[in-house]
Amino acid sequence: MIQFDGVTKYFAGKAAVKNLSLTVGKGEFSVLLGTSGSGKSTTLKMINRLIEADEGEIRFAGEAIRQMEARTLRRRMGYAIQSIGLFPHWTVEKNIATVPVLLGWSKVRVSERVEELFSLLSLDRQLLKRYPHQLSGGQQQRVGVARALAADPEVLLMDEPFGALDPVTRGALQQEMLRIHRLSGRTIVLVTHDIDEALTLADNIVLMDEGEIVQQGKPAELLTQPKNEFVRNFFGRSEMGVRLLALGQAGNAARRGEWLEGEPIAAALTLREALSQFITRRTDKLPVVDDRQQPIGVLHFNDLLNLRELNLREGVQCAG
Ligand SMILES: Nc1ncnc2c1ncn2[C@@H]1O[C@H](COP(=O)(O)OP(=O)(O)OP(=O)(O)O)[C@@H](O)[C@H]1O
Repeated sequence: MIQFDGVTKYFAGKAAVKNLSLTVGKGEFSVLLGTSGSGKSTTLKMINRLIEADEGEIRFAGEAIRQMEARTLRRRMGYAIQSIGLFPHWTVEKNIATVPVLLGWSKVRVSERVEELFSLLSLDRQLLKRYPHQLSGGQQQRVGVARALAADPEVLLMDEPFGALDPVTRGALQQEMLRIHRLSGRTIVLVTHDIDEALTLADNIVLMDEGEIVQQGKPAELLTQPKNEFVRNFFGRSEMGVRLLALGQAGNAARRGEWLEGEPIAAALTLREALSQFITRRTDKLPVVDDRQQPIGVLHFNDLLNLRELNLREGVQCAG
């Protein structure tokens, strides 16, 4: 869907992005991760030509973006940023409708789409006529995401979209993004420096340092097969284990066909959260139920120690 081929960008003679080659597959949730100044935002902004590459080529759906009109290109891509960038003198409704109106959609179609996005992002209809300053930070972020999604863009570009939020709102919005991604199958490229956010959201993590890609792959690959010391240190040696656990779910790791009386845990709980339950309840076995409270099986503490290849989407395979 998006291809970088030997792309370099200089600022004042210094390369912010160096000879970068990268492919973002259609429908993939890719996360650009790295320390401050590693070139993540520059990479993202080159995709919609907010920043022009100096060398190399970027292609979108097979076509060189240099050959495309920047405005046309941007209308095919939603863009959401940390500072949100809502128009302060426009109502929420008008803000969300910006691109559909530019595209000449009919009034009925625009208002239907706004309704749809409100329900997708769990926003209260009362907010439609309000102005951005009359919303909480979390509501503003949701409206920012709704605006980026409004014209059903082929690609969604997000630059630290949840950066300024408290951990609870941030977690809720991350779950919304996963749901939207599952429902819409859109290609998403998100920039963050938050390791846990990247591990939660990404199909594909692109870890950058000093304008270059150090390693890219599935979250579990970066954790279990770090390419070098930088990757190992970046993910924090001491926290590697619990981060790996955060990729698995209790429902996938539970032993089927077993049952146990007692307060069950939900199948959707991550293994990291389950670990916490094992410790606070001082037990080594926990019954697991699905979202209809039906028994699934029993999660064994020992199985957490024997986890092999973990994968958030495909479930967890336990050894033994
Ligand atoms: N407009 C600009 N003019 C000059 N230098 C810039 C400009 N934009 C970025 N840079 C420099 O390019 C490098 C990469 O910046 P970039 O914003 O891409 O990094 P980042 O990984 O997104 O960082 P952060 O997480 O802090 O946003 C940095 O050294 C930065 O100072």
